[in-house]
Amino acid sequence: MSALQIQGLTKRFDKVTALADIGFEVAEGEFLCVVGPTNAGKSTLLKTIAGLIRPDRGRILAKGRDLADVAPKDRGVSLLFQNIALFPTMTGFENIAFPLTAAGETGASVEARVRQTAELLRIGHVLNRYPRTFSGGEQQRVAIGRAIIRPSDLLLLDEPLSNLDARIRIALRIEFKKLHRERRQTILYVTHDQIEAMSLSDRIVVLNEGRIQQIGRPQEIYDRPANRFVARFIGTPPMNILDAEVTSEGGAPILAGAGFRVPLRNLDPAITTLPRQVGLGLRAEEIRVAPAESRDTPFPAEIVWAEHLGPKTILDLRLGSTALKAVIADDHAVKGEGRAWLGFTPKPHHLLNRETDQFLR
Ligand SMILES: Nc1ncnc2c1ncn2[C@@H]1O[C@H](COP(=O)(O)OP(=O)(O)OP(=O)(O)O)[C@@H](O)[C@H]1O
Repeated sequence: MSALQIQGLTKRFDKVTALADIGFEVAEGEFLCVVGPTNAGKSTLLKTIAGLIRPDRGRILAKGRDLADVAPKDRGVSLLFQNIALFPTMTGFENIAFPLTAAGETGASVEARVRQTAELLRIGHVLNRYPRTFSGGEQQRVAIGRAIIRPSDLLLLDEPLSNLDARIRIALRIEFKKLHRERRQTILYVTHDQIEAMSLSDRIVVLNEGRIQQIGRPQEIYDRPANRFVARFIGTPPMNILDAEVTSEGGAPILAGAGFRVPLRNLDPAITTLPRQVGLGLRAEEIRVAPAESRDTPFPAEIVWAEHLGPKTILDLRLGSTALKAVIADDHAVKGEGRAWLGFTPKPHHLLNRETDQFLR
């Protein structure tokens, strides 16, 4: 049975539709990330599941039980917000223990569980100190400890790492992953950071303007985005989308655009359902780049800018009138100035219907 089922969830605030007919399931023990830009509806979704917002329509079932009339505290859900507030007059220990002591638990079992949780999050050294002496990362870890100490059926995390610096964020990301591996708790994790979502999740729900754009495993979403929004939102740099026309040359189908003409191999019969004007999706790493013209790299492009990032370089290129980004290794023969020659092989599932902005399925 699913740990959580969301069915037709809809919530409006005046003119804003924060959630529009949202439906998905979370399996027992799954780590599911909800990712999307600002105002996508992510926090509204979590608050609705936690029972802090009442939806206009739709159902939320936890292990098959409808939560409509269940009070927040009885939902078996822990929620950790992005703006954590520790109790300033309590020590680290007392903060972490709070959910247990508030429920009337005392004694050795509380002590043991706080120590175990602190060990897991590597915050044993702050247990006797007060929050004003904690670093940002320590505060966040104590808040996480407080959220997880009382085993709940479902852990809801709303951008738990967003106020931290990059180094701590990456460290805590790994802690989360380990925590999940150890406990196999069902986690619903909201973030606007697609890299965080890619690295943490079993599956990702991509949300935009209150609507689900795609649900899938991280690699699947990266390789086969459903639409233009997902292609541009997931992946750094975003997927290039070149305007092109499906036409033919000597009876064979080709794709032609500004500065390129490529044969359409592996012809998917579904291509016939496309309008003539399409978009061609190209991941930066799919573009072949060479210092000279060759059969594999027949199209000349101008190098506008090269961003050197250690082991790799991101090239800003201009092909015909189109701007695009390619990624090359730092020791590549192309050094990031002047001209480069490009080549690419279109993938049928990266052809975009420009009328609907959906990729060919
Ligand atoms: N209580 C409220 N009253 C009115 N509008 C609201 C309320 N809560 C949320 N909204 C609106 O609903 C939309 C979704 O907000 P939500 O906070 O769920 O987005 P989000 O994806 O979590 O964004 P962010 O990443 O910026 O936190 C936004 O347009 C927001 O302004």
